[in-house]
Amino acid sequence: MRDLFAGDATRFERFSCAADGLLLDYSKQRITSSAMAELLALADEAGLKDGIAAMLSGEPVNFTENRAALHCAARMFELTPAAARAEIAATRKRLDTFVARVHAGEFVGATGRPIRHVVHLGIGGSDLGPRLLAEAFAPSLPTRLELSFAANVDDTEIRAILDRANPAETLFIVASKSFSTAETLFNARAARAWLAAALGADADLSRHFVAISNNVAAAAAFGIAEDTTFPMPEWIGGRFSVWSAIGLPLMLAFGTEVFDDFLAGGRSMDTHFATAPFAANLPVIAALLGIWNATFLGLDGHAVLPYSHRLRSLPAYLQQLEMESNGKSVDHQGQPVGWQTAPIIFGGPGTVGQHAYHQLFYQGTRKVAFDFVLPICATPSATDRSLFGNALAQSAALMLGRTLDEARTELRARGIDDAEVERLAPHLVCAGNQPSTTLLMPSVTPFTLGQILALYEHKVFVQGWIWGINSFDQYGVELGKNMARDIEAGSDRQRDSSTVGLLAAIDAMTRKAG
Ligand SMILES: O=P(O)(O)OC[C@H]1O[C@](O)(CO)[C@@H](O)[C@@H]1O
Repeated sequence: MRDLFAGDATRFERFSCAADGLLLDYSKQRITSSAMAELLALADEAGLKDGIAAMLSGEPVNFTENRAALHCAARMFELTPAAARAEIAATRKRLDTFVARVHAGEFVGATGRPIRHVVHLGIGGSDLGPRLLAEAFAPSLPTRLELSFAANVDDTEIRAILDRANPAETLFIVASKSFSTAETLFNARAARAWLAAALGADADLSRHFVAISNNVAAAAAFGIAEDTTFPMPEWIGGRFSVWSAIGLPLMLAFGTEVFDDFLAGGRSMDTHFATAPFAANLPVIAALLGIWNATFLGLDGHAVLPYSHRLRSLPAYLQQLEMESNGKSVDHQGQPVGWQTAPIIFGGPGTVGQHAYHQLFYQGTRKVAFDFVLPICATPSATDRSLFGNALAQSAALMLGRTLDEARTELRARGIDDAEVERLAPHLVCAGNQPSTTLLMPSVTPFTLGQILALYEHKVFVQGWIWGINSFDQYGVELGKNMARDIEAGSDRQRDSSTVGLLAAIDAMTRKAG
């Protein structure tokens, strides 16, 4: 890349793309004009235009489960079927009424106290989106009530929330598309027991529960009232569901108008995705670069590095979105695809990671690609400037590296003698040539969050389409879930000697401790 930059003063202009206030700089990717042209040809050859039309029109692009993937309808994108949008609008109307009643103090707990604390219980796609957005919005938007999240089956998480909550004023949202996820139901039961202990078994505990689910019957069986059960359509996947009723905690905490801004951001990315030519289409370019890195260059990892504490949960959100969607290896016919698909996604707030795992990026033996995500506010503070500086320095240093000669020069400048320079210089060499994309977004707002989450969703769809896999099922996850159920139930189905040995050891340790 040093050579590519040295030989082309216009590389940034040629390999960056702006749309809707966002800027995607991919000049630090290991691509040339001809590689980009080939990738765009690949998108055409794979029939991507038809793929996009199929997804938007509600065709069963989730071909194993024979379902549509209409998350764009949840943000009211006009090219999606009117019936799907009407279904979303009907639920939204009920949500708006419910939120207004909570805010007005009309919807009250069992003892007549207003709701001041909302605890969202969900996991995976029923947790990561609202959690990310709540963290992103909280520093700049007024909150109407306290909002907490519990996902883990380890009750340390929910205990810490319950210990500081007032039962009479707490509302639990049980968010589960299937309403059968063990972790979420465990936490919901823990919440119910806590409420019963505090308010009395005779108290109307249904005044403290709301359900968001596709399995309305299971929510009713749990004891959640019909008027506080909000449906989630089957055609919206869990990891694509933040736009649906799953956004209720955000509406309660920040207001429905804030959620509308978020939806508007997603919708504006939908319009861009559906109409911009592929060569100037941010999700398509991001997807093609990901394919280039994972499939053609064979890179194993993809680090998501937000330079904003408010976006600290973006890597976790994208981990589920990308790895659960495109962590697949067979095509429509069930045949092995024969190429690498999704890389391992990881990351964290950029400036924190710099002092932890970036060392491997500079001098390790494995190769990784990066997304630097950088919100730019109109009047940056000194800290904001430091964040920009760090992000740009990291992407440049990873790309340029440090040659042996440069290492020698640096050491000599420190007054080190020649023998010591020769001994140390190889240890300072950084290979460079590490590919990155930098995404600039104007500030962290509900609208810009909507844009970037929709951008990544479309990227995932494009990649899945070109790789020829189903981005919308998750059968792999089921295997582990079933095995956990068997182990908990004491069944010895498929028991290997390691599991048998560990179970015996756990048994002995618990008996000893008991
Ligand atoms: O919303 P549910 O049905 O509780 O599922 C939670 C998560 O579990 C998964 O099914 C994987 O275990 C995800 O796809 C989903 O987002």
